[in-house]
Amino acid sequence: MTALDAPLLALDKLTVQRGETPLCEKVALTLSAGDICHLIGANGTGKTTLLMQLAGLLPVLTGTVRYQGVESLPVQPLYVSHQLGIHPNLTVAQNLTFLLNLYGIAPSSTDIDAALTWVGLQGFETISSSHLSAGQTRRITLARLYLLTPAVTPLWLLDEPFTALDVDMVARMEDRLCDFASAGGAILMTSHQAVAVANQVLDLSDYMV
Ligand SMILES: Nc1ncnc2c1ncn2[C@@H]1O[C@H](COP(=O)(O)OP(=O)(O)OP(=O)(O)O)[C@@H](O)[C@H]1O
Repeated sequence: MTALDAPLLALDKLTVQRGETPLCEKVALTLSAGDICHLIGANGTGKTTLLMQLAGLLPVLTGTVRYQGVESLPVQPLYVSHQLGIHPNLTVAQNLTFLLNLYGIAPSSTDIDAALTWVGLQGFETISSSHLSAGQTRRITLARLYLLTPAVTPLWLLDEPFTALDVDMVARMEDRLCDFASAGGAILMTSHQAVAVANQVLDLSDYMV
């Protein structure tokens, strides 16, 4: 199997672990292009911890993680934390530009306008981000999903992306997740609400220590 044929993400006997404390053991998962996996489990099971391990923000001490067949990050996965990472002193457009720069994209003003329109923030470009509601602030972090493609970030790791969104925006997000998966990406995402577009479920409760 070549790296191109390999799954985008393959977990084998992975221990989900924060510091010295193992939370879940022998976690297995395979995600190929087109897969959308809903990561579930009770509060504190380790869902965020697992996403952070896969994003390279916490170490993998036991088990293996392969991205496109190799045990290192060949291409940066997109990690959208539920801690938003929005700088209150920057404008909406500046925050979005910064979030895209992290993935090597320098968006044009047309790109920024299109992404902000997609999340319903048209006209907010020059507004200070500190003046936005919780849902509007979350929409800045999600606007980058409009511009990122599988060629840039083939794997999306999304931590509670639907939090604080209204019904219309959740529907728009689900459409975008499907489009991204259809274009060859794979998604692992947490949500405490149903994810109608998921074709897989990983329940971490089944792996608790
Ligand atoms: N910064 C931290 N330092 C140490 N332990 C932490 C930290 N954050 C979380 N934990 C612990 O790690 C465990 C797993 O937390 P994690 O956030 O991964 O759970 P979760 O499944 O995402 O929960 P939730 O559904 O509430 O978001 C919990 O027992 C928590 O107390």
